[in-house]
Amino acid sequence: MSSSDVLVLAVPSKGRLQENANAFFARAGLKLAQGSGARDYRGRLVGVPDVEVRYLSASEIASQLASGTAHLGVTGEDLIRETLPDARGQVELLTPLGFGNATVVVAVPQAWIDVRAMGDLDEVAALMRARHGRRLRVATKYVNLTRRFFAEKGVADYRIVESLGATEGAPAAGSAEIVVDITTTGATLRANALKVLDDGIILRSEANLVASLKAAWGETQRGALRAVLGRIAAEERARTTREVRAALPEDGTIDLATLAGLHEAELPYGAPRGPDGEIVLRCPEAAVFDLADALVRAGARAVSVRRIDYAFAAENPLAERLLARL
Ligand SMILES: Nc1ncnc2c1ncn2[C@@H]1O[C@H](COP(=O)(O)OP(=O)(O)OP(=O)(O)O)[C@@H](O)[C@H]1O
Ligand SMILES: O=P(O)(O)OC[C@H]1O[C@H](OP(=O)(O)OP(=O)(O)O)[C@H](O)[C@@H]1O
Repeated sequence: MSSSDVLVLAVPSKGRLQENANAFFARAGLKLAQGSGARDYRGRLVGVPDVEVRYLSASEIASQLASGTAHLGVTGEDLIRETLPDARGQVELLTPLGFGNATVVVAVPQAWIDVRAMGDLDEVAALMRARHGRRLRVATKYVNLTRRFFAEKGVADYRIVESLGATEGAPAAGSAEIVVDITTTGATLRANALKVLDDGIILRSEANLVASLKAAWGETQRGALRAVLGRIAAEERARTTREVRAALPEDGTIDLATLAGLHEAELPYGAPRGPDGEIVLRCPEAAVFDLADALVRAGARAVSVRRIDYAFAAENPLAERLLARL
């Protein structure tokens, strides 16, 4: 098979997203099989044909989705927004993954007591010019996110100092006055005596499953996409819902459709045919007790609730959403 005829799935090879990404695929029944060499950065998905797994850094994944070298990938939304000038037109964020949470923020020295909001930065910038004859310097690796955000906030008189690491140290080192960086616990900002501006939150980011709109989507890749996203959707549907089984009353008078509608429930296998059959519903986790109570009140003789591993369905909403855009 020529490698141009496969779906390329890019997964983080290192760093903080790697372990969680592997766990996410494993939950969806997608087992990654890495090539045999320790330095082999390609692999496959066990039991799912036409997929090539590529192990890359989170930032490389964003670039490959942008160029269309990769079809699907797991990476941080911050890297997508930073790397892709037109994220909407280039990729589809299929689903947030619940890990890799971090916030991109504008932070200034805590010693700047009167500086609390983005609007205060203009004044600081004017002072900088008057006193030191130069512009306010912002250290960051998020050059594009910073430019866009500062423009939205009407802050224009600044200069970006591109930083490749230890960004929060820039003010103390004297290479910039303020920073734009990612924070999770806030510990690094505190350790560097920096504070986040009140309206200085640029983006709340988490890892996402992302699809490239620029990649070559032939029939083979579309088939592989349906297989991969079908499993992911089945796991997500199962994780966020519960299966509720009830023994119908002898007289069979429960108005199931109304009851299901009231409790966000579905009847995945349809209504039972006989009067005293077993009925299977599925509802969001939070609706379980109300639904069970309602079934009992309506005469159900027994109700049981269980977690399920996978809930496959004829429709494949993740895949359909993407295919509609290709
Ligand atoms: N506390 C955090 N600090 C930095 N990144 C975080 C944090 N929490 C989650 N992330 C996510 O992890 C991504 C960075 O992951 P990682 O360091 O593995 O990638 P990378 O930028 O590709 O690595 P490299 O800088 O070596 O190329 C961030 O862009 C963000 O989406
Ligand atoms: O708010 P906190 O929980 O303190 O986390 C934020 C810090 O973590 C990351 O750096 P890391 O030390 O991982 O190194 P990196 O720059 O290589 O990502 C990030 O760049 C911040 O500096």
